[in-house]
Amino acid sequence: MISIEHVSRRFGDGPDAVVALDDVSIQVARGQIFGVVGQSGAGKSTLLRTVNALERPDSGRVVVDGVEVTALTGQALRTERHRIGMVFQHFNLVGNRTVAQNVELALEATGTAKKDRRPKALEMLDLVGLAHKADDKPAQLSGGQRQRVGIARALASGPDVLLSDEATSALDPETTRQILDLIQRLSRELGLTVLLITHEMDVVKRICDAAALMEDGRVIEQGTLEQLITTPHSRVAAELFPVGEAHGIPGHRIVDVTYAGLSADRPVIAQLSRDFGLDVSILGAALETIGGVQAGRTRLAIPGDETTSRRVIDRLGDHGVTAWEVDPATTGTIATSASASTSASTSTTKAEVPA
Ligand SMILES: Nc1ncnc2c1ncn2[C@@H]1O[C@H](COP(=O)(O)OP(=O)(O)OP(=O)(O)O)[C@@H](O)[C@H]1O
Repeated sequence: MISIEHVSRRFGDGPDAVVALDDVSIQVARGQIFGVVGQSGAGKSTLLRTVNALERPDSGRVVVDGVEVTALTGQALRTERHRIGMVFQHFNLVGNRTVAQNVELALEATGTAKKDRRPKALEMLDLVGLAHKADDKPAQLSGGQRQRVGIARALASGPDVLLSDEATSALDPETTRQILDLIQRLSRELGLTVLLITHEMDVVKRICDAAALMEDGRVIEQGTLEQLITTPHSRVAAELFPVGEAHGIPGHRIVDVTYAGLSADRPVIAQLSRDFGLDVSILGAALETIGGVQAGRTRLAIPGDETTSRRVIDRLGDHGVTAWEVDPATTGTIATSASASTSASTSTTKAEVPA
C-alpha cells in the first residue's frame, strides 16, 4: 500500500514561493486503483513524484509497502524504485531502439542478465498484447501501442506499485478506454496498486476504486467512489453525475438524492410520492455503473416547505438513501466541475450514508 503522510512541498522563497503540496495525506490500499484529480497546477504531478522520490517533500513522509521511500538515498532508493513502475503521458520511449529494446533497457537497469532480457521483454510485451511488434521502432506504432510499450517497460522490473502520470491524456477516447481497461486488468491480475493522476473524470469513472480532489496543493475531498457519491456536496460526485443547475421553483424545495449499490434498484421516489401524496418532479438525473456498482444522482423538486423536505429526506434516509437540500437562492448551482472554483451549495440535511 501507499501511505502519503502530511506531505508538504514548497518551491521558491519569499512572496514568489509556490506551495505545491500543503499537508497532503492519502492512503492507497494494496491492489486499489486510486485517482488524483484537479486543475492544472493543483499539485498532482508533484505528489506523484514524491512517491518514487523524484521529488523530496519538505516535511511529511511516503511509505510504500512498509518502506519509507522519503528516507532512502543512493542504491537503496534505486532498488526501491524497481518496485514502483511509472507510466508517462508522452510515453518517453527511446526512438532509435526497438520496442523490445526499450523494455530491455528497464531490465538492464534492474541488473537482469543480458541473456534473460529479451525473453523477459517479450513476456512483458505479450502481457500488453504487443509481442508481434517487438522489433518495430516506436515511430512505427500508434499512440495506444506506444503507451502499451510504456506499460510493459514499467512492469518489467516486477513492481508492486504503478504510478500513472496522465497516461491517457494524449490518446483518443477509444484508445483511452483500451489503455484504461489494460491498466485495470493488470492491476487485478498482478495485484498492482495503482496511483494515477488525471484531469479527466471519465478516467476516474472507468477504473478508479477511490479518488482525491486536489486544489492549490491541498486535498479537498477523498474516499472510495461509493463514499464520494453519497457525500453531500461532493464535487467529485457532482462531476461524475452532473444533474444541471438548481433553479428555484416557487413553492418547491430542491433535494438531491444519491444512490449507490442496492439502493439504486429500489423505486424510492415512486414510494415517496405515494407515502406523502406529493407530486415530486425530477429536474435532472444521472445514472452510471461505476466499479461494477450502479450509482446515480437525482435532483428533485418537492412541493411544500422546509418541514416537508425534511420529512422527505428523513424518509429517504430510512430507505438507506442519502439526500440533502440544495438552496438555489444561495448559490444557484451545484459546482459541476472539478475545476470550478466555488464549492458546492449549502443547506444540508444529511439523511444517511449507507455503510
Ligand atoms: N520544479 C518546480 N519549480 C518551481 N515550481 C514548481 C516546480 N514544480 C512544480 N511547481 C509548481 O507547483 C505547482 C504544482 O505543480 P504540479 O505540476 O504538481 O501541478 P499539476 O496539478 O500536476 O498540474 P498539471 O496538471 O498542469 O501538470 C504549480 O504552481 C507549479 O508551477
